[in-house]
Amino acid sequence: MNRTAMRASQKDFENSMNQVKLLKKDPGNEVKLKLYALYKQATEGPCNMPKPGVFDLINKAKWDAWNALGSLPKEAARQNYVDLVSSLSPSLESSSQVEPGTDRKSTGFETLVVTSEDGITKITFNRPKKKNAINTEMYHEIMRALKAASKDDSIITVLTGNGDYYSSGNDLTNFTDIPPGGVEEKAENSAVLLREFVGCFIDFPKPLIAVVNGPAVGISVTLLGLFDAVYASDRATFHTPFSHLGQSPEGCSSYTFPKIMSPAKATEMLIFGKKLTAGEACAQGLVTEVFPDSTFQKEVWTRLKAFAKLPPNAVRISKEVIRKREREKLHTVNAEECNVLQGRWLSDECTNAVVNFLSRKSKL
Ligand SMILES: CCCCC/C=C/C(=O)SCCNC(=O)CCNC(=O)[C@H](O)C(C)(C)COP(=O)(O)OP(=O)(O)OC[C@H]1O[C@@H](n2cnc3c(N)ncnc32)[C@H](O)[C@@H]1OP(=O)(O)O
Repeated sequence: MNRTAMRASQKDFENSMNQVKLLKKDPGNEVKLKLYALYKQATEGPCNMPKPGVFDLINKAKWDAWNALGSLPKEAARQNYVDLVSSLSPSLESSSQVEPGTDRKSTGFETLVVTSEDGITKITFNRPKKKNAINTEMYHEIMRALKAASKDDSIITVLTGNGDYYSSGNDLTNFTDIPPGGVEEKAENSAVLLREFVGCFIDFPKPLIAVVNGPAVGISVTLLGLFDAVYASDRATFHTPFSHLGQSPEGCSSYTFPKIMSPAKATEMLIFGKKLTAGEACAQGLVTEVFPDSTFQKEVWTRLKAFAKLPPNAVRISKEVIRKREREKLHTVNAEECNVLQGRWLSDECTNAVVNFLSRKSKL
């Protein structure tokens, strides 16, 4: 049916808004800006906001897109929004047809490589050109890979990174992907995603091992407090610059880090952003053992293969006994941290830090 010949009803418009939320494949910034502009035009009419300052890159791009629609009538904007979403539907259909957890052997993942052999499921972050920064797709894929690993016949599950980094943490361009409901909706969606993501680590039923091949930043560090063992190359560093980014700790680190390393050492990392070497992280209990980079892979994998020969039921039951007492507390901490972060993401301190990184004015 030729949709452009029709007038989109309010119901069509609302359906399209819901479809956008279900898109798993990122349609790209240009399309997202167009969607934003059409949504604003359809609901509020021509651009009525003061023009943002030149350094307010994200809001300026949004303002430009909305303003470019001039005096397009609300009904036409609504129709154009519905047509644009419908043109994106092939990616919607194909992504929703993917059966979660059916494809663990290196296929079905855009941002990970997942393999399973010798009793070990290995999940490798695979965005080496971006230092394995975790974008929205990767959050979803890691959750999918963990859920599949929890049910497969492996004994242990390993997370590691491809390239020179373990992971540079949250992909800061995630913050530019603003839904029609604006920054508040973005912050809320991100808090929901983060809570679900960290929840997968809290509930993971088998021993979870990190093989930290290089520097780790932000959430890739905080999550380590939920792992059962952490092996690190002597090239690895551990950095949680939350205050510098106008943010606050996540991954249950506000609870696990003070317990693991003492409250004062946790303060140095989580509040003051002190970067630890692998040796320092090991001395403070965050890392289990450090290996010279030249022999790291060989030594660690020899050890892990031996672990994976242990009787599966005993291993799984022991993990449950250890985690059981803490699980409820960890979920409470996770919920609180996400709640606090939701507010932080709306702060000027956070916005300025992200804009400075994206406009190449700052790096860690
Ligand atoms: C929704 C849940 C939210 C959960 C909350 C999580 C919070 C966190 O994880 S906070 C930590 C966030 N991470 C950062 O702030 C790191 C930012 N990155 C850097 O400071 C640097 O890139 C670096 C120190 C990690 C590496 O520097 P360098 O060796 O000089 O390499 P490049 O900067 O040239 O990086 C290559 C390439 O990768 C892009 N990139 C690296 N990290 C990120 C990142 N975290 N987010 C987005 N993009 C990242 C970098 O921009 C370069 O891209 P191109 O210029 O396009 O090549």
